[in-house]
Amino acid sequence: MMSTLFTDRLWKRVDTIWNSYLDHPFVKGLGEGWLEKNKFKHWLKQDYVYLIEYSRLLALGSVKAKDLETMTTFAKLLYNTLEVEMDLHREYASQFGITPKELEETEPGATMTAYTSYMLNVSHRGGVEHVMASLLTCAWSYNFIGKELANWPGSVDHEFYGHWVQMYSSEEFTKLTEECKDLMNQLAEGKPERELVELEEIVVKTSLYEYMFWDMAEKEEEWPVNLAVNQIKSS
Ligand SMILES: Cc1ncc(C[n+]2csc(CCO)c2C)c(N)n1
Repeated sequence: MMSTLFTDRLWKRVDTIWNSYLDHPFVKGLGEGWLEKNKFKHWLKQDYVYLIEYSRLLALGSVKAKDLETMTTFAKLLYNTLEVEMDLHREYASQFGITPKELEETEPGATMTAYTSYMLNVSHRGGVEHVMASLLTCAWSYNFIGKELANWPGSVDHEFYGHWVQMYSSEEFTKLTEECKDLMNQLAEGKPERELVELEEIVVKTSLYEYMFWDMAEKEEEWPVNLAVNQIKSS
């Protein structure tokens, strides 16, 4: 009997959530080319600091890996994040007149902090399979979005957002995503149902965090600065 892949089971849980990203005004605007640049700039800055924390998670994956092959997969993903994906961000930032140093010094926002803290927490507490479950949604959902948007008329050739769509729908990135899915399936193999439920929960939670991240960018989320100032004054 051929058992179903763990990622097929995961897909059933995230299908509706991920499809809702495509209706979100930020993603829709990016794919259709009318997204306000300020909103994209907000995403870009928060995403840069997100990717720094994500890189720590990848390094942790290498630490917790039980074999060299798994260590190498995490190391490859780490290199890809720091050099390829973050280069896309640095390139877009230069078009806004933002230097790499300024990008790096972005003040972490509430949603970004909640999302990365969640991933780092479950990964520190768990094993290598928990690290992989935390990372999976990020790579896979962006590839899903990229490939969907690439089918929308004019998205790939858009003078500003085209590069974004090309990057996340690229063959190279699709291959990397498949490696992540393969590794998740390998790590889930033979695990008791109780543990699979735990891993599934992580993938669902990170999928909800992804939605919140799009929303954070759309709303250009800020910390309630005035409130903080007033509290200091009255104390
Ligand atoms: C909030 C947020 N979620 C996912 C990604 C996409 N992403 C993060 S790491 C990685 C794989 C290796 O580079 C990919 C595709 C992002 N940029 N921002």
